[in-house]
Amino acid sequence: MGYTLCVLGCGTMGVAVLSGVLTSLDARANQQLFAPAKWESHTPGTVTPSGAPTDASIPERFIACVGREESAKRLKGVFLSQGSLGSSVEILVGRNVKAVQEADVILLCCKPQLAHTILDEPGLKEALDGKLLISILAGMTISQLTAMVPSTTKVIRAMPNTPCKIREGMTVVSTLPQSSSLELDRSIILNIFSTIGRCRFLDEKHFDACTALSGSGPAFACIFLEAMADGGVMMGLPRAEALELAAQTLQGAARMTLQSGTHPAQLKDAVTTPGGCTIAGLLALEDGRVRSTIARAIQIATERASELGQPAKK
Ligand SMILES: NC(=O)C1=CN([C@@H]2O[C@H](COP(=O)(O)OP(=O)(O)OC[C@H]3O[C@@H](n4cnc5c(N)ncnc54)[C@H](OP(=O)(O)O)[C@@H]3O)[C@@H](O)[C@H]2O)C=CC1
Ligand SMILES: O=C(O)[C@@H]1CCC=N1
Repeated sequence: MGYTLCVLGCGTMGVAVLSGVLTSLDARANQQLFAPAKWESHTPGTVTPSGAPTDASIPERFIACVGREESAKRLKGVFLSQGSLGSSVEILVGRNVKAVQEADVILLCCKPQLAHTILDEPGLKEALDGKLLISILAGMTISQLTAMVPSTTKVIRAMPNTPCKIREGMTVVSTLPQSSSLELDRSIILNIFSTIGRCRFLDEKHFDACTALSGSGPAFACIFLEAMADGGVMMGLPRAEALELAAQTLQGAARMTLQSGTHPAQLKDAVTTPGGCTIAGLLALEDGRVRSTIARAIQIATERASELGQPAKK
């Protein structure tokens, strides 16, 4: 028997993670249809589940909780377009306690400032008794979350990003505490996050930096992407083609770094012909202090991430 996964607060990120998981389970089912004995992670990941998955570490029932009816209606459409598994997702409004009671693993995906309200609802703490709570909330620490739930609830932090939706995500998971269910919890976590991209365990002290770098990172990358395309448009390229060239080029460069492990400086040097056009463009970028601007953006986003779990200043 598989377990029941509840996404508590199924907005942008809840949908991204759940869609990725549903797609991955569909792909696995199809693969098993053709090669029943074989199972492996489909996307190369930093950490992957070892061995064949046990049923207990695979979700088989899905509940998505939202705050408003209109969101529920929209989600229904989103998941319906995701095959039979997608259409099995139960979408609940105003019934968080029931959802958590029926779930084994709860993925907390609400806004950080709503965590208190949601977890303080009468009956919710009892419903969380002995369960695995995975929080993706930016800035909210394990000790803050632990104080809001029963001592029997196992609290883990994860920081995924929006590309999880297309199974190209990057998720950092806090180091798991020792417990009698450590191996099962680890498998459950990897069977969610390493099937929707890469997954890496890191100490919680790095979470604000990870939030800025990989959590917010897609937004920063999109600014660079948009600006490259704008440059192409400035020089007469049609908008759609400029965007395609920019996106594929960024993806190619990123993949070369990941797959070969080659330092980006080496990849840059290989493109740069002496006296050529690349060095001319690179110098223009350096004149605009592009490196310190990008690095400072990560620094400032990290500092802001650390404030997100704190009560608002009066
Ligand atoms: N966006 C991103 O790229 C990333 C975000 N995060 C973290 O993920 C979390 C969610 O972010 P994001 O997905 O962008 O936010 P969204 O606003 O898109 O999603 C929040 C969800 O919570 C639901 N919700 C609100 N009130 C309740 C309630 N009382 N009970 C149940 N559900 C409720 C909302 O439903 P409704 O709309 O109906 O009110 C909505 O579906 C944040 O904590 C953020 O820090 C982490 C990594 C990346
Ligand atoms: O902007 C935010 O606060 C969230 C966390 C990381 C990405 N989005």
